[in-house]
Amino acid sequence: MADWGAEVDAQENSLSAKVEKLQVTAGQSKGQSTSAGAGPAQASGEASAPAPSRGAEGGAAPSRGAVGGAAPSRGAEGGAAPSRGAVGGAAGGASEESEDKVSKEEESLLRKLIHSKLVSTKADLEILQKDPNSPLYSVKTFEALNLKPELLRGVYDMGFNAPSKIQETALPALLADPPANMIAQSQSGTGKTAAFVLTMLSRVDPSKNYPQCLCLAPTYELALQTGEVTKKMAKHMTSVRIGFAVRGERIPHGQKCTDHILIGTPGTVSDWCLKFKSVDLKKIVVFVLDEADVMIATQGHQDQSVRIKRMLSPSCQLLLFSATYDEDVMKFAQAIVPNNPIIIKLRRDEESLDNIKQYYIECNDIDEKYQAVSNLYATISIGQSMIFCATRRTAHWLAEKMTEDGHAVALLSGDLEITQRAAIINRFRDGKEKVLITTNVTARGIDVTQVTVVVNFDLPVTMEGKPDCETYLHRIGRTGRFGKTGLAINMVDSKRSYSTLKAIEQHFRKPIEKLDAEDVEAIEKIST
Ligand SMILES: Nc1ncnc2c1ncn2[C@@H]1O[C@H](COP(=O)(O)OP(=O)(O)OP(=O)(O)O)[C@@H](O)[C@H]1O
Repeated sequence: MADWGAEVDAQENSLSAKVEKLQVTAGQSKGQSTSAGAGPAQASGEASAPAPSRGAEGGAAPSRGAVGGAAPSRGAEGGAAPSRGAVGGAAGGASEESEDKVSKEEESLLRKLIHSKLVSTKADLEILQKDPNSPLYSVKTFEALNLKPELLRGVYDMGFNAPSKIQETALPALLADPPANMIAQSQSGTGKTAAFVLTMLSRVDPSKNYPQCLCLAPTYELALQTGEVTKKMAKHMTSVRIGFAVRGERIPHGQKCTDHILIGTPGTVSDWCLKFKSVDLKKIVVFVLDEADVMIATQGHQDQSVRIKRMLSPSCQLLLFSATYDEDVMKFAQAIVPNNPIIIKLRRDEESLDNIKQYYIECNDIDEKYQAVSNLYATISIGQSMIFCATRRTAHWLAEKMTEDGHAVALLSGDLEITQRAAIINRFRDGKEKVLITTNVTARGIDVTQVTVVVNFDLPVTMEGKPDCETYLHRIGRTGRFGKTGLAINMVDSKRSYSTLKAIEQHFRKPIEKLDAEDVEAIEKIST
């Protein structure tokens, strides 16, 4: 095994100059290759794929090497290891193989597809409310909200026994009279969609044949997802009509829309309301802007949303939801919901490395890295684990090798459709495979509570080739609620990746200890 550590420490000064030079070059080629090599799912947005729910709910067959160890594609060709250039380069950020870059829309949709349950959180709600005339209170049951009986049945049919943390406080205000305007931020999976869908359904009057509730979503797929939830909750409200103002849905010029609840993307909604005059915005009583943080990623969406909002009646209830809340979202939120909104924030539980034992293994090349992984899996009993690779090519290659060695491996990379990715994640979460090999497409997408070992086959670096500490934390870190201890193993195969490791170690001020992959006893010890 190499001793990169000693060598690098000795050469630090001259190396850092070289690294910097390399990073500039790497950054350029990386940028090019990434955009050129985007996977099919990256085309999501208004101009993309069909209804997303089918694949996820119907469990679309995960493609290629995902299930049962079917041979992953590329690495299969002759079974050759990805060239040193590819792997080393990827770790350094200079590979021709595209690293998977996930758009906000994709990330958001993936989360929606995999959150079949509420995400629990320990964080406290933060509430900002300026209007003292509408005191806030919270409810512990759905009964306490005096919902229409058929709506309450719909809520229970969905398996909701009690309001989620954000719903406890948001729902009474959302359903109050006079209606309150609200800006609510909490991470994906905490019950925002259910909250505003319930609000729309409780305010809609199906005897009036025109749209009364309007919900804007950033993409076609996200709009359909919200529509699915609305349909489910409205299961017993048989006279309520739910319509979609999305690409491909047409309304003849001059004809009035008779749906009661309209869910759509800003472009098509603008056309229907402002151009075709099919919807009278003055009659909308609830206006929802969902996924504000994703919406602002597209300037056109922002402008169209503001234009639509301006046409609403002053008494319309205005609601804005977002998974994150930074300055840009705040500015946009205030343009959409300007008058004394109740602002509810539920912080994400902090991720930390406190319960994680971190190690690194030095290797000379990708074959040694593979050997180290093999030794690890052969020596300690690993429940479920995730292995992160820098490129699709390495991930495919590794999946094939591990499958040949008899491991039940799932493979997840950006060349899969979003619904396939969701299906693979769901299978893994159900324990159908023990190892999930992935590129960066997963780093923020999932919390798999039962994963106890994470292997960085390649350390995370930014597009510029710099150490990516944030991604490292997302891969390895756990939120307080999981409590369990975990194990992180980092593969180091070059001076450069050793420098990355050291930078990450310094950043978090937590030691990453060296592990000899051939020392069985030492490996046994780390798992105890
Ligand atoms: N009160 C509840 N009880 C049980 N499950 C709930 C409740 N509210 C929502 N859920 C479920 O929890 C999951 C996440 O809820 P929801 O989609 O509303 O969250 P969200 O914050 O809008 O997240 P995202 O933006 O990713 O959709 C869904 O599967 C939903 O059906």
